Amino acid sequence: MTGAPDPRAVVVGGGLAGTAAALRLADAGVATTLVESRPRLGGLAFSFRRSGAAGELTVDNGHHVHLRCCTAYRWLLERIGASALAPLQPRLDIPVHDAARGRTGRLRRAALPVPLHLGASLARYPHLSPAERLRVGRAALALGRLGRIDPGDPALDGQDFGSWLRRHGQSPRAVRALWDLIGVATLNARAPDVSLGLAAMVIGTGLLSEPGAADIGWSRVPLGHLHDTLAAAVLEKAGVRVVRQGRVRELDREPDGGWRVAVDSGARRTGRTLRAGTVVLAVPQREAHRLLPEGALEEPERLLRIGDAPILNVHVVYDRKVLHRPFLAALGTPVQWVFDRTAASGLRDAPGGAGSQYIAVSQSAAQDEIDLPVAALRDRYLPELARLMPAARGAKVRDFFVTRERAATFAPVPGVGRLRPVARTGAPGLWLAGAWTATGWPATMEGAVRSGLTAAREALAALGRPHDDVFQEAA
Ligand SMILES: Cc1cc2nc3c(=O)[nH]c(=O)nc-3n(C[C@H](O)[C@H](O)[C@H](O)COP(=O)(O)OP(=O)(O)OC[C@H]3O[C@@H](n4cnc5c(N)ncnc54)[C@H](O)[C@@H]3O)c2cc1C
Repeated sequence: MTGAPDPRAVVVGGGLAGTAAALRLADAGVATTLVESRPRLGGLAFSFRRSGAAGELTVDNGHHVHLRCCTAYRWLLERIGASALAPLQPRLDIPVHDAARGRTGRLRRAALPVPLHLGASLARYPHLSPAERLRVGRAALALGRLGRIDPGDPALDGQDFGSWLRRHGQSPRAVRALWDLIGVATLNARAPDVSLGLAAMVIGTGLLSEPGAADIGWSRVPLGHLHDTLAAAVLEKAGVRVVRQGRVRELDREPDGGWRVAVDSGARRTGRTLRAGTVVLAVPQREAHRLLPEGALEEPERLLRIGDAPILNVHVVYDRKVLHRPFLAALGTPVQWVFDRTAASGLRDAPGGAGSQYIAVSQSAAQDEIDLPVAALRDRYLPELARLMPAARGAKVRDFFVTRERAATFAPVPGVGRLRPVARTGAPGLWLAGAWTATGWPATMEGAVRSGLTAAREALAALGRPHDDVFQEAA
C-alpha cells in the first residue's frame, strides 16, 4: 500500500448488520456508503404492503421479538429513535396454553435474584409433573453454568443439546413443554439439532445472567418502519450515502491497496464503481463466499457448509377478536407461537376492520412445512387455531396467507461454531459481518447488530480512530 489509507468505507448489505456497521463508521467520522441490493433496508426483518380480502395491510415477513439482554439491538433501536416503538415487557411473562389439555400456564419472573426469579413460576408450571419441574430446575442451573464458563468452547459446540438434556434426566415431555418451547423460538431448531454451546449461551444469557434478561420486546409498528424508514433517515443524517437497488457484483483489490467495489444499480443494472479503503461485507454467507477475494479466508468453503433453517409465518385475519393477549405460546398442537398484529398492520383503518383481528402464527424449524401449498396450510392451521383459541371456532376468516423464509437463520447444528468466521479477514481493510459470523449468538437481530458493530470497531481500530464499544454487555 502506498501513502495514507483511503479514509472512505463501503458497507455491502443493508440488513441490520450492515446498518449497524455503517452507522458506527459514520458516527466515527468515516465517509461511508451503504449498498443494498433491494429497494429497502432491513434485510430479513422487513415489512411489505398486502392488498387482500381484508383490505390494505402492512405485514411483517415474520414476527420478530428481542429480549432485554439484546443490548446491541437495543442500542440500534435507541440510535434510530425507536426504543419506544419496540418496548420490553416490564417483566417476563409468557402464557403457555396446552391445546390438548385445555390448560394455560405461565412462565414469568418474580422480583427476586437469579435463579429464584423463575423458581416460583417453574414450581407452578402445570405442563410438567413436580418431579419434572425439579429436574428442569437442576438442568437449567447446570446449563447456565456451562453458558457462563465458555459457550464458545469447541467441545460444547460439537455436542448436541438433545443428548445433553437426556443425560440430565429431561423427559420427552419436559423437552417439548419447556426446552423446545424456548429453544425452537430462539435457535430455530429442535434440541437434537442444536449445538450445546449455542443452547448454553441462550439459556445462560437469556434466563440466568440477570433477572430481567429475558423480558420480551417486540415492535408495535411494522418492522419496515424501524429497520427501513427510521434507520435510513438516521443513516442519512449521520452522513451515510445509502444506495438502494445496488447489487455488488465484484470486489477487487487495487494496486494501491484500496478496494474497488463494482455495483450494478437500479432496474437497468447500470454499472458503477466505488472506491474505499475499508469494506464491510454484511451479506449472507453464500454471497460473502462469492464476493470474497482469493486468500481473504484460509478456508472459504467453510462458509458454504453453514446451512440454512426456515421459518414459516401463517397470517389469519378473523372477523372478531380471537386472541385476548398480545401473544401466546402453544403446546399439544403444531401451532408454536401466536401474535396479535392487528394494531401494527393498520387493519383497524381498513373497511370492515374495526372489530377484526389479525394474528400471525410463527413456526420455526419449519422444514416439513415450508413448501406446503397455502391450501394445505390452511387445512392444517385453521382447525388447530380453533382448538387453541375457542373464540376462533365461530369466527369468519377474512384473509389467510403465508410468508415463507427458507433461509431465515443459519442452522444452529452441532459443529456450526467452527464454521463461523470472525470479522477480520486476511485481506487488509476487508471485514465480515452478518448474524452468521462468530458472534457467539444464534442468528438473531442481536447477533446481526453485534456483528456489524464488531466489524466497524475493528475497522476503526485499523484506521487508528477511536473505537469504543457503544453498547453495554448483558451482565
Ligand atoms: C421470519 C423470520 C423471523 C425471525 N424472527 C426473529 C426473532 O424473533 N428475533 C430475532 O432476533 N431474530 C429473528 N430472525 C432473524 C433475524 O431477522 C436475522 O438474524 C437478522 O435480521 C439478520 O441480519 P443480517 O444483517 O445479518 O442479514 P440479512 O438480513 O440477510 O441482510 C443482508 C443484506 O444484504 C443484502 N445483499 C445480499 N447480497 C448483496 C449484494 N451482492 N449487494 C448488496 N446487497 C446485498 C440483502 O438484500 C440483505 O438486505 C428472524 C428471521 C426471519 C426471516
